[in-house]
Amino acid sequence: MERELRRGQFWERRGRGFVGTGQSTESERVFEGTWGRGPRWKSGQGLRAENGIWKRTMGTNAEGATETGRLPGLGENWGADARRRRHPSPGAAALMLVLPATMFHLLLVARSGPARLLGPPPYLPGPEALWSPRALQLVLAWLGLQAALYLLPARKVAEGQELKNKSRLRYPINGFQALVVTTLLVGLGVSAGLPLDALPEMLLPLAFAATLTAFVFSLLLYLKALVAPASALAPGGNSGNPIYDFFLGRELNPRISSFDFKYFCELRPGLMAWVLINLALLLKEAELRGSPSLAMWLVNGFQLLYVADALWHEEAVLTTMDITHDGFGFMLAFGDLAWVPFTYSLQAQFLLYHPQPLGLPMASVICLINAIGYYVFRGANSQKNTFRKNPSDPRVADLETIPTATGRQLLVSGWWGMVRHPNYLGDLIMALAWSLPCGVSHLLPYFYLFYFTALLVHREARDEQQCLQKYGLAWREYCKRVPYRILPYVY
Ligand SMILES: NC(=O)C1=CN([C@@H]2O[C@H](COP(=O)(O)OP(=O)(O)OC[C@H]3O[C@@H](n4cnc5c(N)ncnc54)[C@H](OP(=O)(O)O)[C@@H]3O)[C@@H](O)[C@H]2O)C=CC1
Ligand SMILES: CC(C)CCC[C@@H](C)[C@H]1CC=C2C3=C(CC[C@@]21C)[C@@]1(C)CC[C@H](O)C[C@@H]1CC3
Repeated sequence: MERELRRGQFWERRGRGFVGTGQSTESERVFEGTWGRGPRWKSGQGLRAENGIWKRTMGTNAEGATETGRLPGLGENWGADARRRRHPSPGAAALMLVLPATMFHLLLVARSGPARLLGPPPYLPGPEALWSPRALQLVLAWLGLQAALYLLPARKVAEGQELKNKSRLRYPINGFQALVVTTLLVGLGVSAGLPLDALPEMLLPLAFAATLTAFVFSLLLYLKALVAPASALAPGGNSGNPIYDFFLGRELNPRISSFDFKYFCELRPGLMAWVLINLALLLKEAELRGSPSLAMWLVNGFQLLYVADALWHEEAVLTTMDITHDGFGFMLAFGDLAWVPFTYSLQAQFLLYHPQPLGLPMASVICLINAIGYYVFRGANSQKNTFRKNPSDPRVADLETIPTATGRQLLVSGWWGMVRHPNYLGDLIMALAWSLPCGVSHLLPYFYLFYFTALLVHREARDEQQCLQKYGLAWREYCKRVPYRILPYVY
């Protein structure tokens, strides 16, 4: 009898067609989108994923004697990734233009009188407004400083997730330390006369220099990946289409010795530059108007809290899909080095050129919204991290769970029983609180909220797909028990 495993079900050949004969067990991965292209098995044979490598099971006995090695043509994430390999998205090329263009549009519009998000930019900057050797020097000096701080002795060295070859990489946990040292250095610099308030006038050339740096850096990463072993490549980003692969990134964890480029870029230069730009805008406002406005204080305070929290919990980034699944290419390099500092600081940019009155009662309400968002965001992230580290930890031991065939469990009560991504919900509530100090007269300061909603909805869908592949039926059960993704009773 001929059997196929497709869409999480076994199908048997009956006459000229196939008939579903039941759900696959959890030890087999659920395939999506492979209809009509999957390999076929004789009775008693199947397919099983072990540590990300597909193996053919040669018998039906409980031990399931497995053939070692890859099945020809099948790698990790076979299905979704295979589809992408065949049809590399033209969206990659478009995004490579749209993302930088959007960033420059926002920078130009934020300082224009009407500050219209959807209107045309006030002017198109010429090369002299974009290119400045001094800006490039500053960007490179900043990267150099952060790289030096990365190399300082760390309070802890953490191990990453297990790789395809069963090894684990080691990462220094000293991001918060880098933030403290950077703050001290900037403080010393400002008191010694460093003209930080000149930064707002340089945002355009700085953003251009950061984009150029990200582009050259991604090119070097692409070349480096050409000589990397196959085991070092990311599941996506290796389609054979150079534009697509350049955009997504080919190598999973590009490193020189112990210096991990992706891990370094994820949380340090970009997030800290965001805080520095915010501070420069606050100082500039103090210079222009005598003192920083309450709205500017709130935006600076909220976003500093967010960045300090991310660096304090730096280890958590090691389990994110950016680190465990995505290659390091233009998307992440540009996102980390240019997009984050220059667009995430949009509210502070807007406030410098469009001061907004903000009374204490409204400010208190906004602080409360940010506090609620942070409470949900931190509560959910910490609950999952604690549970993943030690499921018997007294803080999470009482929570209800669903077992999965991988040996891991899924939380189904507490924060993760409310919606499937409570941490995204908290993050979005905070995003709202960051925009509210800018008033409601303009759409521009709400750009982050719109963009971030789109980013998280897309991220949630990708994570969902990966969890379905990882946990199979247990994930389906979780989705049944917790039907809403991000916003209870809505989405
Ligand atoms: N400001 C910004 O630009 C951005 C911020 N973020 C924030 O970063 C944080 C991390 O986000 P992200 O990396 O996307 O993903 P998550 O931290 O939400 O991690 C998702 C993973 O958590 C595990 N998981 C899911 N459900 C459960 C459950 N019920 N019980 C136990 N484990 C579960 C699964 O991994 P496994 O089972 O393998 O552990 C899943 O793959 C979020 O707070 C997000 O808001 C993210 C992107 C951009
Ligand atoms: C491709 C886009 C245009 C931009 C993507 C930028 C992102 C890679 C980073 C922006 C802020 C981030 C934060 C984290 C990871 C990097 C990104 C996503 C954390 C999720 C890491 C885990 C922490 O618990 C919270 C962090 C918040 C910010």
